[in-house]
Amino acid sequence: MDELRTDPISLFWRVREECGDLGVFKIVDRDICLASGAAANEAFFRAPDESLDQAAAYPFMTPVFGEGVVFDASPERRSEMLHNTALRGEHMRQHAVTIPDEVQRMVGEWGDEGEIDLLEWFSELTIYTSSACLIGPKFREQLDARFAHLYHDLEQGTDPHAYIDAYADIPAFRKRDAARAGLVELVSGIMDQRMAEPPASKEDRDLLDVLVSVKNDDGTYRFTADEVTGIFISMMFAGHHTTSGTSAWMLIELLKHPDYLAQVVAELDEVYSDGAEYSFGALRQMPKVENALKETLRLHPPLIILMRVAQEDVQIGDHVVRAGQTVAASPAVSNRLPEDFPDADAFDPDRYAEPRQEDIVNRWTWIPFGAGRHRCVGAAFAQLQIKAIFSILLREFEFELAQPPESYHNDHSKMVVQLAQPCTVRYRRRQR
Ligand code: HEM
Repeated sequence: MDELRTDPISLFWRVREECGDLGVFKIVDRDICLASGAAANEAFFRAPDESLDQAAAYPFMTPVFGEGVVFDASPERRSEMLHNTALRGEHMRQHAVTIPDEVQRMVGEWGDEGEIDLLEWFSELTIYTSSACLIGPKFREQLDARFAHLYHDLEQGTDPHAYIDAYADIPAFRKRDAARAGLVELVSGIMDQRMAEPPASKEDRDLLDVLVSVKNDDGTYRFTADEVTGIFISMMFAGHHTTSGTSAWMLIELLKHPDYLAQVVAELDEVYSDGAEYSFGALRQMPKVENALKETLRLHPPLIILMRVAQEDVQIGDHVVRAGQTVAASPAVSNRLPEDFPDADAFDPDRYAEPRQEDIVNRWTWIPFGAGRHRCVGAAFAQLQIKAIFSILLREFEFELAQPPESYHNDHSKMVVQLAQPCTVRYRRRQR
């Protein structure tokens, strides 16, 4: 357990080195079979839930989302909740307007030069972008930094101790529960206001107006503030810390690689040379930015381990995983396999350009978004966000690392991996 909290990635590598494509390690008293390499990963990702069940593997999420939400819900209900209509292609044009607006509001508070903490800044920004795009602009307007801070505490509540007892009386879970109660209080206040002043027309309604308008047969409200908060937390959870952490790491990697950064800035200047609005530009192709994103995700996948529980005996490569055992795949290991990614530890975004296209060639080992049945449904939305964020940041500002390059690292003490603080950079308004 200690190694899982301090250096889980070395532990996963050791399993591969000692055991090959399928090896076992322990979290507390639970055996985890770790798959790696293309063939084992393919078997893992292709398996249906009836065979390798995703929900059973994430006990630490139930107290975060609340009873009956996502991993605690039936498979049909879960699928409804996961496939948020706001992620459909036809909504991307609107998101491309909303996201740059949010970035500009936040950089609008900057002076000509200063310093930011990457974890804090990107966490707050992505609360605004995800609440505005996934829940609705009206709801977003009723939020401020308090919501972002509470949400952060909630993410910090994903302590691996949940594998023993997700409700244990430990500081991390007390903080988690207090944060969730704080969010329920904020949402409850917003709901009261919505009930007191219902929208004038159907067109003015957002998701929250719809939820507060649903009543039971006896006239009581169908959804409590606790349930609504759970729904909102779960809608934002998968996309929040992932996009926030990836944006932060992408900026760090670009600053560590000034030659590539110069190519990215030149590409952005070219994309916007016709005076296009950010809302329009973010939908354009930007191969240099896109490849920097892919390479950042390969080296720093926000989800380092993906888990399932076997519902029956399952063949993975030459081995059989027994019913009841937990099986995992690790993006942190697979993304750096030297046989698939030459010079695997190097930041080399050109590996995605033709003819190498290492993400496409290695579809079962380039897995920052997972693969197969449960592949990330928010990948296109995440890419749009990152393009919009970097368009504005790198066109309007210059950045430099405010700490030694090797000092930026992730904190692995929680299941939600985030940058360890301090993680600061300096900015200066660009003279154009
Ligand atoms: C850089 C950003 C992101 C990364 C690296 C990422 C990564 C992943 C990974 C690895 C999985 C597979 C999990 C598994 O196999 O157990 C996944 C699934 C998922 N992601 Fe993302 N994600 C990102 C952004 C987003 C965003 C922005 C959203 C939504 C707004 C989102 C929503 C989801 C959902 C709902 C699933 C579950 C899909 C399913 O089980 O069928 N993700 N993501």
